[in-house]
Amino acid sequence: MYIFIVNPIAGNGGAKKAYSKISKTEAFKQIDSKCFFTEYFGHAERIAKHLPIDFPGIVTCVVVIGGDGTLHEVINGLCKPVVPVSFIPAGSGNDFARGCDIKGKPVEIFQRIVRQNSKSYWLGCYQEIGKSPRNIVNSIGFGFDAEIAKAVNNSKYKKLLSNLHLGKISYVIGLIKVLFSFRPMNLEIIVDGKKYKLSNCWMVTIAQHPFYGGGMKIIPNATIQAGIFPVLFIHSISKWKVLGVFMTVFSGKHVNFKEVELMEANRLEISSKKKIPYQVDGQTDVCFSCVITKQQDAIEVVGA
Ligand SMILES: Nc1ncnc2c1ncn2[C@@H]1O[C@H](COP(=O)(O)OP(=O)(O)OP(=O)(O)O)[C@@H](O)[C@H]1O
Repeated sequence: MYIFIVNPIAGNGGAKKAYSKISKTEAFKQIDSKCFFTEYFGHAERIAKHLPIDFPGIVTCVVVIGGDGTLHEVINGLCKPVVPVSFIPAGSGNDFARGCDIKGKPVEIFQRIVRQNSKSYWLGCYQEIGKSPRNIVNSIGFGFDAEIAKAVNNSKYKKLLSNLHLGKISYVIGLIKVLFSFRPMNLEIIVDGKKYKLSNCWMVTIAQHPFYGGGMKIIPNATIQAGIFPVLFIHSISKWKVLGVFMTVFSGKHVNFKEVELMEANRLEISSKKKIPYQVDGQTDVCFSCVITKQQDAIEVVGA
């Protein structure tokens, strides 16, 4: 059985329209399926958590139609996904689809899903002290990018610009707003057992593939792989140069700035005496300390 989890408000109703088109195709009529429409924040995670109980051993694939936020919830609800997962992008960012090479119109992607074209994908994992570990689908970022994500998520312009298919502009507006209020952080980082003190740090970002924030190539060489993840640091930089970094991030040329550093890790621990804002797959929170690792076992992504 194919399980569809659709966020009806993602992409201002685009996800609902996509499901409606898919449900009228011949291929859809040939399969056994059940569709859930999400009703509130966290609902997709709850639905996914109940699937093994409600449909034991009969799920062929879980198809998410929505944005990266809904996919993040479903992957976390499935916990350690043993059933194949698919994503039909209909949100404002859609970075997972870019990173995983899921191309085409919703009906075309659905046709690839029923043909069972699949690809291996390795999730990241993050854990705050005293909390349960959770999955990272696309990226986790500490500092400046988290504050931008928070400003954009809370704004009225996100919806408006997403309506006009100008979602990328939301992040530019968010960036300019946050640039003048952001205070760089003093952090302690432990990368594979080696300790670093980072002062004046703007951001630390870990990505599973190059894309975030609606198509920015934050870590251009990030590859889908087991065990290892790339880390990007931006520190000791002037506000004006930060603007320069973000003006070049869509082409991936920002990595040429001397204040932008890249490394690879198996395990990274980040901590600070002050609260660190962070974003994971576009959803924001704060922490004092967090450990990031990467899974060794792959999940299967269908439709890529
Ligand atoms: N019916 C609903 N009403 C309000 N919020 C919902 C509903 N269903 C899901 N959500 C929440 O909406 C948030 C955003 O959804 P999603 O990421 O799918 O779309 P988006 O914001 O348009 O896309 P993107 O994340 O790619 O920018 C998710 O965190 C999800 O929990």
